[in-house]
Amino acid sequence: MGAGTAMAKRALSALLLAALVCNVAYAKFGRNSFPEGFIFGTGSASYQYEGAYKEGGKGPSVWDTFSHIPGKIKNNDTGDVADDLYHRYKEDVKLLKDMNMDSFRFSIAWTRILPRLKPFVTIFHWDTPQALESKYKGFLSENIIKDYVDFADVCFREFGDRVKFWTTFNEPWTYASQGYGTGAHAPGRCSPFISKTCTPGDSGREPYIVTHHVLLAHAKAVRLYNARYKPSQHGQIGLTAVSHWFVPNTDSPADVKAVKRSLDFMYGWFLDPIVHGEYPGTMRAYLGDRLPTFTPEEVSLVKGSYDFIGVNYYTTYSTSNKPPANGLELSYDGDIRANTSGFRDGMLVGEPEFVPIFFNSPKGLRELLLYTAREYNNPVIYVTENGIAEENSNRIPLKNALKDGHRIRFHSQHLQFVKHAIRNGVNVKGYFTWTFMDCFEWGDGYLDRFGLIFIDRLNGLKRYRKESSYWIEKFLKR
Ligand SMILES: N=C(Cc1ccccc1)N[C@@H]1O[C@H](CO[C@@H]2OC[C@@H](O)[C@H](O)[C@H]2O)[C@@H](O)[C@H](O)[C@H]1O
Repeated sequence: MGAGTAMAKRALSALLLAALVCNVAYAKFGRNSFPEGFIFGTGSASYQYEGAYKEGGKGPSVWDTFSHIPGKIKNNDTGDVADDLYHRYKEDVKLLKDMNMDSFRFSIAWTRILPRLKPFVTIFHWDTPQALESKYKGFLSENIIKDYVDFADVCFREFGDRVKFWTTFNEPWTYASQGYGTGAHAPGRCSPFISKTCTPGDSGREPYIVTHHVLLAHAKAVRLYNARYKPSQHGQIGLTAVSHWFVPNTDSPADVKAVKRSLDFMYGWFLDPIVHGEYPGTMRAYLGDRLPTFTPEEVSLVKGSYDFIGVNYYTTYSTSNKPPANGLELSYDGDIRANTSGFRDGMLVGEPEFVPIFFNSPKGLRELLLYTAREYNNPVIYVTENGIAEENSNRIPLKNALKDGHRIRFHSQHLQFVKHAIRNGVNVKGYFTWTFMDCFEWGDGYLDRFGLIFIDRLNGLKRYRKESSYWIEKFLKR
């Protein structure tokens, strides 16, 4: 045998051995690949799941009002029935158990004032009582702070013996930017130059006012929990922030600065105050008196108001500098002075998904987690949402709709990068898929299916397990 042949054979043997080792390692990738006590769960939210929108003494929320306005939601879908979790929760909790889930993330409907599973409870997931919206414009008024804390007090008192993980708010970024900047979410306010179909508001000021009241409400609820409930209930409390990961479109200083602005205006808007006691310098320098300020007493209240941070991640964007809009047409989105896209140098930053604004980039989750550890004193983190959707179409036969290999690959790859982040010292203590079952997806209505469980909306909301639900059951098996 010639030397070349022998070398080729040795190389092939090495490759085969490497492939075998990788396969064995991949096959073993599962719960035990993560630290003891790591919590695996899946998520939901009251308006997106419960239905029974007028039952049990529930009052209307701003999403009941908003979704009933023709044209606001695709196909004029509403959460009136949603997944009917309100009536079917026993069947649904069994599905969670069958998937070997440790935890179930859900929100308590403010207007509605829930076993083996660790409840991971969101106090506010966007469903402000319409009564408070009508009475004093909800989060635009500082009156909301007392009413929110009273609601949180009821939640702690009534459920704190069973709930040990609380998040005060889910994605206040979305509530403030989409509810008061673009007007695409309830309560649907924006400046007339943004859209003529919004309730007239001020996209350049209202998002900042709303966020300021959210942060003060959050901090006062945390102070209440720590003073009156934690000593006897021994739970933990935090806030869930959403952020995209951003990469500069070019290495120009202008694009690199646009990345930092994008992270500050989306993520630092909330994390800087609760970790450092102040809004990001990039926001303060640019917004002037449009950005509210914290008094010294409020700084001491807000700074450190968390035991953990919830992080929701969906996508990465390529980001480039954009000049400010003209002085009259001010908006939160315009203030960021950044263009985002799924392409960098003509290359995709992540695999395109059914949801056109999301690009599947698992690496982005690791980068966001590493960034959080570096910039925010390496806090305890729970990845409270991460997921991918496929189309809800009557043209897709049921047996094909249950074949969601893309979701198995999505969660497996993102979990690999969560594991990398942990190996690099990031304090990630849990991961929740978004979402448990296909549900009402805000502006998209029922067009997106993000669930591990398929909901047959044409046949009595019957539940069917997708392939990913069997994958995760096996992944989580002890
Ligand atoms: N949806 C968001 C934040 C957001 C809003 C507008 C555009 C991009 C991202 N965050 C989480 O995403 C989940 C998936 O959200 C979908 O994302 C794609 C949108 O087109 C769709 O309308 C939205 O429901 C929601 O169900 C959760 O309630 C929410 O906490």
